[in-house]
Amino acid sequence: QRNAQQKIDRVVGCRKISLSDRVLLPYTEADYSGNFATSSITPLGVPHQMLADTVFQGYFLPKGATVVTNAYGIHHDPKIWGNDVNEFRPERFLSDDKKRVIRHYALIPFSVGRRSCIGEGFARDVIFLFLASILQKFNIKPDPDCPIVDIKPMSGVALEPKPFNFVLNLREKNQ
Ligand code: HEM
Repeated sequence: QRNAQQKIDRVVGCRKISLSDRVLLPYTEADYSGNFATSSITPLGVPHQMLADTVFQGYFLPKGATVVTNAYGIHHDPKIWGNDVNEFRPERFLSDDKKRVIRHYALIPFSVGRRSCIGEGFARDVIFLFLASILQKFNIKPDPDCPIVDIKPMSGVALEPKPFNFVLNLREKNQ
């Protein structure tokens, strides 16, 4: 939160945030990339059907078989992400100099290939504007009356957290 806010203060100041700021605000994008990975809001892809017999990485997939991407499994695989896979660590998605966002090959919240999510660009734009605008104006803190948030998701087609409270404080300049 702090890193993203410092960058927003420097690059945007008080004016309204626009999509052209995205490339200049890598921490904000890295934050929601980290969220995509740890939360895996769409844990499974849409079922697809094999058009032909195929051998993929040693597995035989017969024509007509239904295949479903397990994005949750990929996003929580320690062989890909290391042993701290369940930790929210947005720096994974930043270059060493912290100036660029890295699109990690295994971060696939919108799936990949010809039938990947058609709304990806729109969704990324909206999430960026929403998150950056909130961080610009507010500090986000846990609710002091109920500070422990159970982040284990409720299962469903899309994963969502159990209801929780948080506090938004209007930011004073540079705080
Ligand atoms: C955070 C937001 C979103 C996530 C994580 C998401 C994720 C996904 C995933 C995983 C798929 C399955 C891709 C596959 O079958 O391999 C999908 C498909 C699709 N999504 Fe999204 N989506 C999001 C937002 C949107 C929005 C905003 C729209 C429309 C404006 C949209 C429209 C579609 C459509 C039409 C498909 C089917 C594409 C096809 O079968 O060719 N999605 N999405």
